[in-house]
Amino acid sequence: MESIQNNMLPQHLQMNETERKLLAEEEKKYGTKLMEMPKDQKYGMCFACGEENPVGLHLHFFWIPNGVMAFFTPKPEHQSYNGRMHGGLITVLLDEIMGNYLFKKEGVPAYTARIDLRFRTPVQIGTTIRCEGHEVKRKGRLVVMEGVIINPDGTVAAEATSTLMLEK
Ligand SMILES: CCCCCCCCCCCCCC(=O)SCCNC(=O)CCNC(=O)[C@H](O)C(C)(C)COP(=O)(O)OP(=O)(O)OC[C@H]1O[C@@H](n2cnc3c(N)ncnc32)[C@H](O)[C@@H]1OP(=O)(O)O
Repeated sequence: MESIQNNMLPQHLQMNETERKLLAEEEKKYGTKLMEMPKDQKYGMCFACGEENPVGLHLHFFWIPNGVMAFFTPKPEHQSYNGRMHGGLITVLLDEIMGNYLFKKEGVPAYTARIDLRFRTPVQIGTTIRCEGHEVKRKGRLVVMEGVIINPDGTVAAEATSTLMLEK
């Protein structure tokens, strides 16, 4: 399912070869094909996932049991200190993975009201990182989510807890 969709996309929107290989490994681990979350035309300019945003990150999200997963390979334009991914963009990845999951699950926008984030180890430019998000608890329209970014060597690059408000 994913590979057909991926191949149909223009090159700049496609997942790269490493990301596809890692996705296949995750599918093997879960013992099933992982479904990609459909894009939403209404939000085509979203910086993190929108296909129409020329400077966007063009993320692809996949449902995993009780959560969501995405891969990202930072390019030279995503760095802060030489060779190191910018922390603000790491925050974007975590914010997006948690918010997008809720948006898709609930069918209404989820606005980040708070995000607490810990940068644990650097993300190197050109490496492929795995981002995951899971729901922790909810009270009314307020939902607490957790997100994590894992480096290729298995170390945690960053982790976050966020509180999101679902639209009425
Ligand atoms: C593949 C998919 C494609 C589609 C992709 C689409 C894009 C998806 C992208 C998604 C990813 C990107 C996502 C983004 O980046 S969203 C963009 C960044 N975030 C925002 O812009 C949000 C800005 N803030 C607001 O709009 C409002 O403050 C919100 C809506 C959050 C609440 O305003 P509202 O007017 O409704 O409520 P209130 O302020 O009167 O508060 C009411 C009560 O709620 C409780 N409460 C409130 N906050 C917190 C808190 N932090 N912790 C604990 N409790 C909290 C508290 O009890 C409070 O009462 P009090 O104690 O104050 O009396």
